[in-house]
Amino acid sequence: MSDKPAATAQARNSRLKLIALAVLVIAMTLTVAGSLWLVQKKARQLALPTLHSELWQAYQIHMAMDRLLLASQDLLKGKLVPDDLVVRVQVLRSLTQPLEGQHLFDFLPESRPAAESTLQRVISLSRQWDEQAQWGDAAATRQVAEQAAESLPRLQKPMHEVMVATNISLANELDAERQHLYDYFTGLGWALLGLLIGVSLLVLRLVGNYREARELSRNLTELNQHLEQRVTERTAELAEGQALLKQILDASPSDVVLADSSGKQVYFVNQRLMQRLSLDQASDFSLNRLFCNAREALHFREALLARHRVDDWEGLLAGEPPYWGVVSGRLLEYRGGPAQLIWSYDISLRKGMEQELLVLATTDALTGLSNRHAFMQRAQELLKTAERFDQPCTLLMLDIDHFKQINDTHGHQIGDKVLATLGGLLKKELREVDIIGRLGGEEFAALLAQTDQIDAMQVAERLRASVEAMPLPRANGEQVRLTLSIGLASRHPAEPLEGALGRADAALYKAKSAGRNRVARATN
Ligand SMILES: Nc1nc2c(ncn2[C@@H]2O[C@H](COP(=O)(O)OP(=O)(O)OP(=O)(O)O)[C@@H](O)[C@H]2O)c(=O)[nH]1
Repeated sequence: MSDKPAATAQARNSRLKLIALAVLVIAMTLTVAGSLWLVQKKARQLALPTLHSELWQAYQIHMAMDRLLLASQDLLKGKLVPDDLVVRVQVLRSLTQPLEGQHLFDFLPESRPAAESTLQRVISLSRQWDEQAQWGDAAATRQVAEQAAESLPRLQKPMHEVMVATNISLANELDAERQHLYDYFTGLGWALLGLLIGVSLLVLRLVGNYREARELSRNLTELNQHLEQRVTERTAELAEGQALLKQILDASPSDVVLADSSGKQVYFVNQRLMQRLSLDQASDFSLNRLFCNAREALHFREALLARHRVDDWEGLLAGEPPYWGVVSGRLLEYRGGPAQLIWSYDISLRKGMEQELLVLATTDALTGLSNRHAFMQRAQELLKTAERFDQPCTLLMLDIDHFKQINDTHGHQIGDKVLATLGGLLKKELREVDIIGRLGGEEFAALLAQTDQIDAMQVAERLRASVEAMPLPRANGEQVRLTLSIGLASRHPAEPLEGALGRADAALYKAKSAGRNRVARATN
């Protein structure tokens, strides 16, 4: 990863070099093209001597002057018609006219003013004669002949110098042109050399770039292969991990579900739960199918959405048969959206044991009635309800008469049977809403719900009579006899249970004192 900036800088460098070389090659190409154009232009100038026609014309002027002189002399002698002279004049004029304003001697090593002025004189005379000598105007032509015959002989020698100067100037100009051509050729050579170097460097750079690109491509291919291999390995590892995780979750004693937060899309339900709920496919799952109670499912869902986690929610879960389970949940992120992970496990065994323990802790083993502690708790709750709704409620204290004697006469085992039989009778005779307990030994208590003292007296009397008439096991050939004394106390407003117990106990004492096998009620 740390090579990435270096590689980027290298790529930028070689791109810049390539651009610089391309610019150099373009510049050199333009230079070569310019040089070629100049060389071609110069060569054409040299190849076409007519470009220097003014110099050649200077030569011809000399010849034309000679011919005009001869023609003038012939006209003056009458050997020539005037119009022929006009032709000669016009020929001379046609040669001098292009030289007007021209600098013929620019290439002389030193100036020759005499030659210059001779040429100007000839040009001026030829112009003047050309204007004078007209077709058909013999007189004017004759005048021109006279002037030419007089002027031209004097100009013949100076005109020779003009020719020499012209010759030198022409030779110099051609030399200069050749020198220029040579210079342009040299420039063209350098430009071509530069172009060659530029192209070579560009080609080298391109080859270098190609090699770098090939190297880079090879590296990339290797990297790609390596990555593909890693991806394949990782995919295999992940698939293996996923399969293992699924195996673990399927074998787990917990039920596991992963669904989106709305519960509409279910991603995973482990095998165990699928079987338990008899689901054909994971998408059939919903919280309503997990919980027996739809309201509980709703409350669990609300708690999970509000707190993002729910731990150890105990509830009755659906199954064949329904069972007690603990459900936990987490709101988490999955596939870019909120999801809920829910797992639960069976606690029916623990619940059963708890239930068993509760029964053991609250039940008297011999009679199956509430033990003292449980009786006190339930009696207190019933008293509270009675207090709240201002209902009557009466407490009975029941005690077997001369139970020591039963034990002593028939044995302890028979005594136990008697106690158990009495417990059964009390359960049978009293209502579900009444609370019955064995407070200890042969002493029992019952709290009669919504029963005033008068009704309670009747119930107590009925109990006493039932016990007296109760068929009891025979022992040692003798019929065991059993009677019951009962003390009765109705609830006083705001009186604690202990107060009522004390008053019922006092009433019981009264019944015992009065001869037993009877019911006595508390007087206060
Ligand atoms: N078989 C048996 N006897 C018990 C049990 N608990 C207490 N006892 C006996 O119950 C008897 C109670 O005797 P007492 O307190 O003298 O009372 P009583 O003989 O019934 O005399 P009164 O109550 O005055 O009529 C004792 O002998 C205890 O040993 C028990 O669980 N099983």
